[in-house]
Amino acid sequence: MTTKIGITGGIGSGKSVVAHLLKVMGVPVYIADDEAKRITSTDAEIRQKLISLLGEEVFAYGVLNKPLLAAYLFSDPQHASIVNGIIHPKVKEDFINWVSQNQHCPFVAIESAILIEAGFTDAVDIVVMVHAPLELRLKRLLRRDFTLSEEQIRNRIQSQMDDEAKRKMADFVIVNDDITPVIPQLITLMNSASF
Ligand SMILES: CC(C)(COP(=O)(O)OP(=O)(O)OC[C@H]1O[C@@H](n2cnc3c(N)ncnc32)[C@H](O)[C@@H]1O)[C@@H](O)C(=O)NCCC(=O)NCCS
Ligand SMILES: Nc1ncnc2c1ncn2[C@@H]1O[C@H](COP(=O)(O)OP(=O)(O)OP(=O)(O)O)[C@@H](O)[C@H]1O
Repeated sequence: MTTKIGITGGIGSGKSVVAHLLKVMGVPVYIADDEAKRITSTDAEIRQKLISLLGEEVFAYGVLNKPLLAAYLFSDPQHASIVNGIIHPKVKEDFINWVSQNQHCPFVAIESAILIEAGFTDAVDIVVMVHAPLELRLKRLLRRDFTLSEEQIRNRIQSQMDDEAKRKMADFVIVNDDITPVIPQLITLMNSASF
């Protein structure tokens, strides 16, 4: 049986790094952000619902107007939940289908900043939270995303569930604080998660 690992954590916590390491260890990983973007730009129902919510300009010349969607989404946690309610049911459907194509693998994983908020916990066997201190996340993001200001990053952090609430829902926490080695934690995870 395939064990489905859900990797979550706030923006800048290091989910992508953990997802990358799992891939190197041979685990197929579904990157929800990439797939959500693909589905958002191709699914007619999502397109229609976003247009009803934000107007025609949300798809300027057929292409998603990212600054407009981001300005709405990250200005209020309620807005994030409205947009996620439009996009993520389809992503979940797509993920379930992807899992069925990877049944032969002992482990599969999904990486999503909003795994819990978007209702994916019942689609995975184990929820893994990647944790990093807030100030370190800010420092990493200011270094990674030259286009984002500190205020924009803080707005994004606020649009996501906070770490203490996430921790309560998590079965396993990976500490990615630039001090604790990550690979041994992943090995412990995989040893404890195989059913
Ligand atoms: C909102 C958009 C246009 C912003 O684009 P932009 O290039 O400025 O940022 P980018 O895509 O690099 O996102 C950076 C980070 O923001 C956070 N984030 C993105 N979308 C969301 C969301 N819907 N809810 C909460 N946080 C989000 C994530 O931590 C993400 O890694 C873009 O992220 C998007 O199309 N989001 C919809 C897809 C989605 O829901 N992805 C995140 C969930 S897995
Ligand atoms: N252990 C680490 N050591 C050094 N740099 C790290 C470490 N973990 C993450 N980083 C760096 O911090 C930045 C943020 O990490 P990453 O992109 O994995 O975060 P994320 O949780 O996936 O964020 P997002 O929600 O935006 O996708 C990246 O530039 C990454 O290379």
